[in-house]
Amino acid sequence: MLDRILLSRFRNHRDTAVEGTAQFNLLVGENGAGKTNVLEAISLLAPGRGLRRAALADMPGQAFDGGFAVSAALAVPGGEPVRLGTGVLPERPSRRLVQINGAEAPAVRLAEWFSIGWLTPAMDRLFMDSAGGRRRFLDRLVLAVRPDHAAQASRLENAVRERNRLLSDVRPPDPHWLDAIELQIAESGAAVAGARADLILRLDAALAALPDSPFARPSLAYRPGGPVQADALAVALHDGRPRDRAAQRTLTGPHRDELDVTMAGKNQPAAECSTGEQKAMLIAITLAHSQLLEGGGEDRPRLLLLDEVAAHLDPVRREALFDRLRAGSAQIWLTGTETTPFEAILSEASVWEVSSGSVRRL
Ligand SMILES: Nc1ncnc2c1ncn2[C@@H]1O[C@H](COP(=O)(O)OP(=O)(O)OP(=O)(O)O)[C@@H](O)[C@H]1O
Repeated sequence: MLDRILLSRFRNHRDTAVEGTAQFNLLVGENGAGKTNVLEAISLLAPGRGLRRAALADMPGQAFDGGFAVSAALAVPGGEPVRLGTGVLPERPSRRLVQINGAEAPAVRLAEWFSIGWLTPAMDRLFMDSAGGRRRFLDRLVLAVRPDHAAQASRLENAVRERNRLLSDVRPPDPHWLDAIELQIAESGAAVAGARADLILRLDAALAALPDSPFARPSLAYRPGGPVQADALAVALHDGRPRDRAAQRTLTGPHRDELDVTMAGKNQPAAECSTGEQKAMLIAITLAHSQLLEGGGEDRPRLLLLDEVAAHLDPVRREALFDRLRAGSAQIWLTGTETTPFEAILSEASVWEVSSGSVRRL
C-alpha cells in the first residue's frame, strides 16, 4: 500500500500531502482541480513516463520555481516502508532523478518494489490508435509479473534506435557495429517477445475463466512483429539489412508486435466495437490481470489507478467492478467530480477533496 504521497511543485500542486490511505482511495473535485495530476504523480513512481506520457518539461508547476518532486512511502510485507521518490532539479530539468530509500537508482529498479496499472479516459482509443499504445499497455501488464521486463524493453528500444540511426546515416553502416547491435536486438527482443507471448496466453485463459461478468469479454492474441527466437531474429535482421536501409528503419522485431483484441462471442475486432464495449473490454482485461496476479503468488504490492472510470459505468457494472476490486488485494485509486457514484465504497474508502491543486481529507 502506498501512503504519505507528497507532491512538490508538480503541475498545479505546490505542496500536497495525501496521507491515511486505504484499499479504496477516492479523489473528488471539479474539472481541472488536479485529481489526475495526483494519479499521474503516483504513476511516476514506476518506470516509464507515467499515465500521461508527458514530457518532463511539462511537469514542473508553471507558477513555481522549476523542478518538481514526488515521493511516497510503500508498505512492504514484513519490513519497514520503502521510500520512493522521483523528480527533476531546477538546474537539470531534462534529467529525471529516482531515489529508493534515499539512494539514487535507475528508474527500472522501481519495478522491483511494486506494480501498477491504470485506466484513463485517454485509453478509450487504445484499440483504435496505433499499435505503440497497445504495446505499452501490454508491457505494463507484463511488468506486473516480471520486474525485469522494463530493463529488457528499454534495452530493446535503445538497440533498435541505434540500428535505425546507423541505417539512416548517409555513410554505409559499419557491418561489425551492426552485428553487435543486432545481437542486442535479438537477445533483448527474444526476452521481450517471450514475456509478452506468455502473458497474453495466461491472460486470455484468465479472461475465459472469468466468472459471469457484465463486462464484454475480449479474447487476446499475440501477433509478433518478427521471429520470436533470438537466433531466427538475428538472421532476419541480418538478411533484412538492404530492405531496412532503404526504409531507414528496422522493419522486423518485437518493436513491431501487435496485441490483437476481439470481442469474444461476436468475433469482432475491438476497434470496431462501440465505445462502451471497448471500455468494458479494457476493464475486463484489467480485472482478469488482477486475478492472474492474485493467483500467481505475486507478492509485490499492486496499485490500480482508475481515472474517471466508475462514473461512466451504469450502476450494475459499477457494483460489479467494486466487488471484484474489493476481493483483490490491489490498492485502488479512483477519481470523480462527485461522490454519488461511489456510494457503495464510501464507508471503507479514504476520500480527499481536490481543489485548485490542494487536497483536503474528507
Ligand atoms: N505544469 C503545470 N503547471 C501548472 N498547472 C498545470 C500544469 N500542468 C497542468 N496544469 C493544470 O492542472 C489542471 C488539470 O489537472 P487535472 O488533469 O489533474 O484535473 P482533474 O481534476 O483530473 O480534472 P478533470 O475532472 O477535468 O479530469 C489544469 O488546470 C491545468 O492547467
